[in-house]
Amino acid sequence: MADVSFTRLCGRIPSVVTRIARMSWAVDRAAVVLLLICLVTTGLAAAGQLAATSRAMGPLLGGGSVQERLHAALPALIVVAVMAALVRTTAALSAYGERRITPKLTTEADTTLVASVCKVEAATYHEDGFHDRQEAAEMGVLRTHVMVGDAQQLVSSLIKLVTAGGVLSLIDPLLLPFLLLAVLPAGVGAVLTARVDYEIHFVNIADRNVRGMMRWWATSPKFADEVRANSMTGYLLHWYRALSRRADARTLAAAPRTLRIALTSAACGGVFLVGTWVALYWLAAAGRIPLATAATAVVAVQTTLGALTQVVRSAGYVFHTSLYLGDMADFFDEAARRAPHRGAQRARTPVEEVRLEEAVYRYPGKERPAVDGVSLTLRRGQILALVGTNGSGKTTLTRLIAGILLADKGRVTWNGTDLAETDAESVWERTGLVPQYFAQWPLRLRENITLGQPRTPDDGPVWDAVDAVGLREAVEDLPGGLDTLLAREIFSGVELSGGQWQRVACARGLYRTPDLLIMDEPTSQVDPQGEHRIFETLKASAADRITIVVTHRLENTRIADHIIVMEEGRITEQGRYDDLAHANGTFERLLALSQDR
Ligand SMILES: Nc1ncnc2c1ncn2[C@@H]1O[C@H](COP(=O)(O)OP(=O)(O)OP(=O)(O)O)[C@@H](O)[C@H]1O
Repeated sequence: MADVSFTRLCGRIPSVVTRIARMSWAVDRAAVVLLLICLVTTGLAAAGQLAATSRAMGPLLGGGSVQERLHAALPALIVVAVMAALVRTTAALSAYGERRITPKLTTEADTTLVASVCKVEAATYHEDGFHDRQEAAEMGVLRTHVMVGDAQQLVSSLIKLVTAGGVLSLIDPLLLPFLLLAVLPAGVGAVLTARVDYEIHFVNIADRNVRGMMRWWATSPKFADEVRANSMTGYLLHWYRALSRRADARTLAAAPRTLRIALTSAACGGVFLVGTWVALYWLAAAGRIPLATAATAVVAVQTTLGALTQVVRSAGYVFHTSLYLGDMADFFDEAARRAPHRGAQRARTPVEEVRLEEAVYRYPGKERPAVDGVSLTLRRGQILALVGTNGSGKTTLTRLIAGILLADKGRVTWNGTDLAETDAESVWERTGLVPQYFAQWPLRLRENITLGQPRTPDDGPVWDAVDAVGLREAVEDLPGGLDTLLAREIFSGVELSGGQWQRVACARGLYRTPDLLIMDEPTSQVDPQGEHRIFETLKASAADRITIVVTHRLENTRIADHIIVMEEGRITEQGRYDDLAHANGTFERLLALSQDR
């Protein structure tokens, strides 16, 4: 949470305005120049308006008939009208400039956020608080919608303030401090209220995060059947409401504080404002200033007051924004620190050998390592099957082998080079991973297979991947073939069955023709025919790569050259199917259980 002490708050406004200006300059220089011209013009026009008002007051309040007085004041009144028109025009142009900058700025911030999250080391996701900090940064992105407008309002009202305040000081130096005192309490009030809002926002982040996830799971069509048929709706709504109410309770608890701040600042401001009007009355009544000057002072007081109020309000908004921008900047810094910095050397291809030497990995917050001292050598052309009970560390081991996670102790090497010192992208260029929980991208079928690979000139390799998983017939039945949009929620999109989706995920892995292919429960939803086809493909293409299959269907491990049985993060048995099936160990026991129906 950002430091929100009062002096720091006031001190950070100039730096935030400068930062917003710098960010705006980076996305649209022409619009920033337009805004600057508008700001200067607004200041000059406001000064001209007041000077002309002052010149008009003399004849208007002087002697002669109404026509004579109006006639004498006419040139000055025309200047007042022209200046007012200029102020309005610059306001319109400023709004145009701001509308040009804001969408680009928001897109820039939003894209940076997505890129930052996508690029961090995967281990960062498993750390406590990372998602909450990401959520706080999201708020910074949202604030980019308003920050240019707020900063521009602040600077423009400051310019108006200086102009009108200057005129007022010329009339009587006493009036300006009075006015400042009238508005200052509102400024303090705005900053204190922003601080309360930010504190509430901060304590509600975790609940909002959970609520957002709950909302997605509860309303996504993907889980609609499960929610309904398991009568979860009532409970989900109850939980969703409870989370919302908890957040509301914190907001409501702070309401009396904000009310106290608002009332106190309004009362203090009111006292000083009355003082200003009394001072002006006294100056005119005592004959210290002529009536025409007093009339100009009334206009100047109104203008200054308007500008001051705007300054205070905009400063409050800018300050509020600065808190969220601070969180966003902190998150970007953290993400940059947590991006892979593994070393510049690239993975040497083709990958002939992957070796693990006493590799250990423990997830943050866990007492026991998920992988605990595993040593293993895999060679090109080999198929390795990983089996074991749930939670025994199979998926984590594949993450270490693919360099998604780096070992806490020990080493994982590709062709003798430690993955901890190898450029991560060069490793993943040669990897294909079909995870247990695969993504169902709301894209065309073709992109669902080719995503992550450069485009090929024709669809030949895509059809090869489709054939490899036995999906051709189903694809030909789709209304647009490979062009079919796989998202029922989107116009003209269609939905695949669970098994078809899993075949698409397998096709995606095979299409990459990787040096290392990892398939984690690749056929758990696929029918026996499809499963047979996929395992035949794995066997046929095994010579060109290292293949790893994680499976609970032990019959599938017959295709493996080597089987590893894992228990509590360690390898407890290894060998070929025929050896392990009669070794009187865990494999034989699990095999017997799978056949005992
Ligand atoms: N993201 C994570 N954060 C913390 N702990 C995790 C995480 N992922 C896995 N674990 C823990 O690590 C251990 C090994 O999990 P892993 O997913 O590697 O097992 P697995 O053998 O693949 O299990 P399954 O057969 O159920 O897929 C488990 O105790 C699990 O709770």
